[in-house]
Amino acid sequence: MLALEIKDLSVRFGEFWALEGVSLAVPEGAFVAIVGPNGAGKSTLLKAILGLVPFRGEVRVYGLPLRQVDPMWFGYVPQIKTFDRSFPALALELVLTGLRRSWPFRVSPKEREEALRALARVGAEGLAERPLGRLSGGQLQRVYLARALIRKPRILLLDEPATGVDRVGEVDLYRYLEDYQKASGATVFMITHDWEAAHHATHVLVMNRKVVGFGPPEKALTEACLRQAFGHVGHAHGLFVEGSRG
Ligand SMILES: Nc1ncnc2c1ncn2[C@@H]1O[C@H](COP(=O)(O)OP(=O)(O)OP(=O)(O)O)[C@@H](O)[C@H]1O
Repeated sequence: MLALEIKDLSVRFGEFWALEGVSLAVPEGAFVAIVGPNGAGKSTLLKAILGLVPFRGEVRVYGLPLRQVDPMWFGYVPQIKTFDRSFPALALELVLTGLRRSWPFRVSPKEREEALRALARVGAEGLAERPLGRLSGGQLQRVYLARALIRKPRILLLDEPATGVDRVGEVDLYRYLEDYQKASGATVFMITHDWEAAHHATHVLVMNRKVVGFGPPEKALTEACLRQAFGHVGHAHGLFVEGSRG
């Protein structure tokens, strides 16, 4: 079954087309790494899938048009670079906003337990009572991931989840994601600037406003595709999948 089917998707901001004619068919259970240069429309694509930006074209999730899709099917970890650290809240409360539409001013014992379980899943149970303003970038990423996972999403959308996470934390993060994916059968979309991490995905989407390449890493992470998307491939030569140059 297809988890996501996108047909001829375009997004315009004023006179500028951030996405043009994107079509994709993603099978259930895929782990899709999305790569492309800054401004390629990667975040915009996730937002279109979530229905957060107006678009032209068609998006179907498990066969349903977007307007019929239960928002709880989606777990989303946005880019946290712009997060306001003075916001007075605890990590546990942020996690619970994954389940509730309003801020959880009162937390029931059952909710608390659920939030602690979600935090434990990403190795962050010790952060539950910590004010958000006192979390490091990597810790905050984990809390956001717990917030996405608490819904048990069928589709997990991650916008550069490893930003601010140290190398060890990054390996942990990919392991948590893989474990969740395997245990739940969810479909995962992860924007990343780490081509090495993209090699571990089942599918890679190389994009620059349009789809440049989509398929298993050895088909999509070719020098030709990356050159087309990025204009150059810099020092990345060691990363090409064996035999995929050209
Ligand atoms: N709300 C908006 N209004 C106007 N322009 C926007 C808006 N959101 C994004 N854009 C523009 O659309 C383009 C794509 O942005 P987007 O954030 O999707 O790129 P990206 O591939 O995620 O980039 P990065 O790797 O830098 O995060 C950029 O040129 C950006 O300036």
